[in-house]
Amino acid sequence: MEVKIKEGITLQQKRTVALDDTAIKYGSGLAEVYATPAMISFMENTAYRSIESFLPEGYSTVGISINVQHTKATLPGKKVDCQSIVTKVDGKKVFFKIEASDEEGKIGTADHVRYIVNSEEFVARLKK
Ligand SMILES: CC(C)(COP(=O)(O)OP(=O)(O)OC[C@H]1O[C@@H](n2cnc3c(N)ncnc32)[C@H](O)[C@@H]1OP(=O)(O)O)[C@@H](O)C(=O)NCCC(=O)NCCS
Repeated sequence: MEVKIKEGITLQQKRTVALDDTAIKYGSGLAEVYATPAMISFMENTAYRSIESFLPEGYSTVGISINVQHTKATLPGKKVDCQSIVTKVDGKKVFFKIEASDEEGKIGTADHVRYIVNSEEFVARLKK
């Protein structure tokens, strides 16, 4: 399996914070503000999508680690954007830096690692 993923691959995605994205809905807190797990999901989705088209047919990535800082609260209805960049590729491990911002500035950062797997084998191994 040839890995064509290179340092510098980047993706930016935008979305609006919905009521379903709030801490009270996620059960991660009492406040009606953008939930940390919602931000992490957006970060992972951005990193994941940024490299899918560089993988051979039948391969994908799974998240194996994320170290995240959530530094500012965001109200529902506000726009958030997220940008990921590949910083290193080491065998099957792909390393990312990720930053999320709302309309006023940075709200979070993350160091994230994804692992390249054969999609069918990954699930089949679990069912043995
Ligand atoms: C990815 C995964 C299949 C790798 O397992 P494996 O094929 O048995 O491979 P290994 O356990 O030998 O790990 C391979 C490498 O990844 C590293 N690694 C695996 N999990 C890791 C983690 N959580 N954090 C850091 N490194 C990790 C190992 O240290 C090893 O590094 P090395 O090659 O430098 O020695 C396994 O870690 C896994 O299933 N993780 C859960 C992924 C997941 O379900 N994510 C949610 C869905 S997206």
